[in-house]
Amino acid sequence: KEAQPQQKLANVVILATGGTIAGAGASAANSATYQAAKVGIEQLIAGVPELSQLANVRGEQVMQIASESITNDNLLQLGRRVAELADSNDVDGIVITHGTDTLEETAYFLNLVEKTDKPIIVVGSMRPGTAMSADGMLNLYNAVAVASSKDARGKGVLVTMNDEIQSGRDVSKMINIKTEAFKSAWGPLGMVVEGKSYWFRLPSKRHTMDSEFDIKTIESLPNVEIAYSYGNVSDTAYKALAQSGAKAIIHAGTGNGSVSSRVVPALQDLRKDGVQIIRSSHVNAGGFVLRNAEQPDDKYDWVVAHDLNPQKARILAMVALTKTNDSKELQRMFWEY
Ligand SMILES: NC(=O)CC[C@H](N)C(=O)O
Repeated sequence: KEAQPQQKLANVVILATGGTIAGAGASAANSATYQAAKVGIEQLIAGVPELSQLANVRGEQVMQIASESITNDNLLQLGRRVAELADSNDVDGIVITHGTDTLEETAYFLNLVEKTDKPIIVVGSMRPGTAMSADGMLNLYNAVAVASSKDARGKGVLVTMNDEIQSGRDVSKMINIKTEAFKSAWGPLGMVVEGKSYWFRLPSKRHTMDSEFDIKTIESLPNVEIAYSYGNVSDTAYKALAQSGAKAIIHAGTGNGSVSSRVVPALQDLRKDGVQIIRSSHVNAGGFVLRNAEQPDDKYDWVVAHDLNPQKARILAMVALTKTNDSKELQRMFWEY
């Protein structure tokens, strides 16, 4: 009998940053009470021996933190390492293990600034590896499966959680106690089952190769802050954020990104002082903010974030402001990305 030709395995690098996927609890019953960012990348890889059937996997510990503590400098550091690896001929795909709290921000940031069509997959877990029914093992296995597949190329930065393949642009953490935590208002791009990807749709917003932003030309990120809105809101937070040097303020608005009459005058003044005002919505299942709906954006020279939630709007605003401070250009970018 003739020997079957051995199929060459893809080379996948796992960049570890911490989070619950690297978490550890006191007992197997601790699914919610544990410490994040405890387990090193070599131990994570050793915990899923099946990875070696999918790819030649190697790991790097880029940082070891809970993702709520990620800074802009951390984002730049990670982004630069991803770009170096993506440029390397012996790397076919990159996986980033990450805490889930700001996973959607990092995924969107990389989606905007990495000039590569190689798969970049961001993955986390909702339960630490020490817990019963821990989800990190399968999420990581799925991430490596997608990162090593040719059909994941050119689809932008992806997130594999709960068997779904999500667009890093669209996906958001919607609940903090279920393994089914990550959702997109526009649906997942595909499913990954037993190491095989099944695709259903493609992202239509600009990303990676088609993006005008490039991590290699970004030296630092400007200060962009978010102010949350609710009934009886005051303008104190908006003014304080501007005072402390914010170049843009993301209005995490109610409903359609509406702005309280108690806040409108302050935002008009801040815009006159040069601060960019970007209206988004904090509704849970996905906002949809349109220009001149609720507020006269043309008249006030404000920008709308459209379907980007406040934390994703902050990411795009920071990246966009490295190129322009023109509100019309910013608005174009908010439609295109
Ligand atoms: N499920 C998680 O990853 C949350 C743990 C931690 N807060 C983090 O984001 O890193």
